[in-house]
Amino acid sequence: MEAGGAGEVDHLAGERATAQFDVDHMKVAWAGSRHAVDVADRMARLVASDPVFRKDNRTMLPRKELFKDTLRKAAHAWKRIVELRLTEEEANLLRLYVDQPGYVDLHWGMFVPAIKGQGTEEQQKKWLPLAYKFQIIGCYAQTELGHGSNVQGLETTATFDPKTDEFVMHSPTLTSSKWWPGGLGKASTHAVVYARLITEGKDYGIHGFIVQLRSLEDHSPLPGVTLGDIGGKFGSGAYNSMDNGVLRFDHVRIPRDQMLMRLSQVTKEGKYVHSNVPKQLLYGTMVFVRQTIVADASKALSRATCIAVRYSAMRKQFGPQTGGPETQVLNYKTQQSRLFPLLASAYAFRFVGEWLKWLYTDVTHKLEAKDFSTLQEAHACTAGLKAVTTSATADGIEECRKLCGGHGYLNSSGLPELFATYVPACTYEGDNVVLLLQVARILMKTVSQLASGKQPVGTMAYMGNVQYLMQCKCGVNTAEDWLSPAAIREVFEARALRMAVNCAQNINRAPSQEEGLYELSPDLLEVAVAHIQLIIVTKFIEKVEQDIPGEGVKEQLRNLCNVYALYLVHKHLGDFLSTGCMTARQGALANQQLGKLYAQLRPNAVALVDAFNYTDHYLGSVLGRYDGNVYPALYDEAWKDPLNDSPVPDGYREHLRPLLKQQLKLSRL
Ligand SMILES: CCCCCCCCCC/C=C\CCCCCCC/C=C/C(=O)SCCNC(=O)CCNC(=O)[C@H](O)C(C)(C)COP(=O)(O)OP(=O)(O)OC[C@H]1O[C@@H](n2cnc3c(N)ncnc32)[C@H](O)[C@@H]1OP(=O)(O)O
Ligand SMILES: Cc1cc2nc3c(=O)[nH]c(=O)nc-3n(C[C@H](O)[C@H](O)[C@H](O)COP(=O)(O)OP(=O)(O)OC[C@H]3O[C@@H](n4cnc5c(N)ncnc54)[C@H](O)[C@@H]3O)c2cc1C
Repeated sequence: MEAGGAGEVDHLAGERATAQFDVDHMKVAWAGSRHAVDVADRMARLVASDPVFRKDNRTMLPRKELFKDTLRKAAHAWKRIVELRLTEEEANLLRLYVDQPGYVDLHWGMFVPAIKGQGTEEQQKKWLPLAYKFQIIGCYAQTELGHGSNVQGLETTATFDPKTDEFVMHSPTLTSSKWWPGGLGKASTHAVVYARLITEGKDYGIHGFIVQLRSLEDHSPLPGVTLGDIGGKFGSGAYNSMDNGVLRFDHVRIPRDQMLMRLSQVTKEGKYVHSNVPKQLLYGTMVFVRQTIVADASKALSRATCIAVRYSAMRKQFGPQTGGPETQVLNYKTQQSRLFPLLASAYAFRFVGEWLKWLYTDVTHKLEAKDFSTLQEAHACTAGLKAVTTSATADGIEECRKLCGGHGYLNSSGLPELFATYVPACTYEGDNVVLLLQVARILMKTVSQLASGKQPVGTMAYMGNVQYLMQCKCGVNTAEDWLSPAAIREVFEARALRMAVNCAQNINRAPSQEEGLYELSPDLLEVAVAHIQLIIVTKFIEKVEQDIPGEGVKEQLRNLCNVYALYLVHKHLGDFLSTGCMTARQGALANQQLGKLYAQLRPNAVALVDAFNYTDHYLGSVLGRYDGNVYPALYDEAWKDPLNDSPVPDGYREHLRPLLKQQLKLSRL
């Protein structure tokens, strides 16, 4: 927990004293409201003070014990939620701070939303109360051994039998085995299963079905259902707490009314009826989860940067040639140029995540009113932001590990496990490359419609300004000119549009559109990234333009926003130069300004990570401790490893002793 208790020494107090802003108000800006800070604080402390939620030994547990520990924590969390009558907001935060992937994530995060989004009112009335009370546990079974990205390529079949008014669920091939769904392997009693609907001899493509998998009496798999866990995953602890599973059906029958029938129906005679709605609504659960994943990216990256900033402030190496105290590694310009852009990215992702949540809610209301006009915008923003933020976060966590030197490689730093748990976010809910190609296709379509005078809307509205953006010249003359939000916005818009137009022209030169899209797909990825980075920069600028209370808070956020934008300019300078958006000199000025911003950020760095308001329990890192008292903690932690249970290790008698004795005999010869 935070320092302040009797006898505690704050080794980072000097760092905290140099902050030029009101940390308490920054906590509000980060969390979204005073209420959000208070609820998060209460839930974090509730978890941290409960011994059942202990996690410091997690990376040392064998898989079976780790899984049992996950079951215990989930059951205990539910008990606390019921006993304390927690609200949905509080319960959600409790899950976050328990910080152990498990079946509940999929139950609440995908099974329930799939029924809400794709079930009829009647189906919701039947299934949701059971799920809400945990009388059933559900998962989301879409991916198969042979196909994940290509949802239309799934092979599981659901064949309607009008004689019995049932669907027959079947896995016709090995590759049709469901493979990966979280919570499926050992915990779930039910699943929303995605399968090809076949009726009257015709294949109508992928639809969702609620299928019971296990007995509600003794949890054994039902007849015709084969179930298991798919095996150990990357890293220690980490995502191994989750029972990602395999599932096969051998002609398993389910009642007709277990097909999710909000979007399309099958009558008892076997007639297929499609409601007058876009078929992509079938993908609605994925869109919902992608939006939550963007919000989670800022949490993961802020955790990693909190650890790396605090540790870098206490760690000292080398010193001035003239003697005197050693230098805090955070004072090295190289450390700052690697770490501060990540800190700025954590803030950028937090604010774009907040905006995306608003967009998602807005689109959902429109869909309820049968207005489907913003569906494409929701898809492009959730897919693109999910891809860009998760890739940057995974890379950022790994960079934070390196920023902590050797100690960052220890499990007790928390960083290896954080990375191993986080990195699959680049793959699940849509492989990032596949998602970026979706965004790029939408951008190409938008470019092709510009000539007809169709005005793009939403986050693509800037493309309508094509005449100006294709020929504008960046007006920056001095390093300070780069502090203008208008200048930053314009170069990001010009870069994104010019890259999109260039790519569209190259595609048009190909023998066919399909061939063009295929050949130029590496360029398309970069087009999508440029567009999504523009969105993140724009939303950060808009945030900073709002009324933000608290001494110095707005100034710090403006600094972070500039760091984020100019770091991207520096990193992607090739894009900006090759599209003629700026000159090489202007690029050099951007880098010069970036250096000045790092210097301004330096005295505020520790306070900026304090504003995340994370408990030591949630951080789970001896390096990221609030009090900065790292060395005794590292030393104590080492002795907890089971390898140190005895001074002479197991295996000495069988493998070390004979070897040593043999060497002794040989040396005597
Ligand atoms: C009270 C107590 C509370 C207790 C508290 C607990 C609370 C817990 C809450 C927890 C919350 C969250 C936790 C979440 C945990 C997350 C764990 C993650 C686990 C992982 C799960 C998964 O991975 S599930 C599987 C995901 N799979 C994928 O993502 C597959 C990716 N592939 C696709 O999406 C599609 O195949 C693809 C889009 C690539 C292609 O589809 P296809 O049908 O072939 O379509 P196209 O031909 O490409 O396009 C046709 C047109 O459709 C448009 N389009 C495509 N997708 C969408 C879409 N999603 N929406 C809208 N439109 C779409 C596309 O643009 C084309 O349009 P056009 O106009 O015709 O060109
Ligand atoms: C930890 C974890 C949890 C998961 N949980 C669930 C779950 O609960 N439920 C569920 O249903 N699924 C789940 N999944 C599965 C996940 O959704 C898929 O793994 C994901 O969608 C990627 O699909 P894939 O594995 O088929 O990858 P592939 O598509 O086979 O990707 C392999 C490579 O091919 C490339 N590639 C593929 N298509 C294209 C293309 N068109 N153009 C260019 N490159 C391409 C990719 O970029 C990648 O480099 C989970 C996966 C993981 C890792």
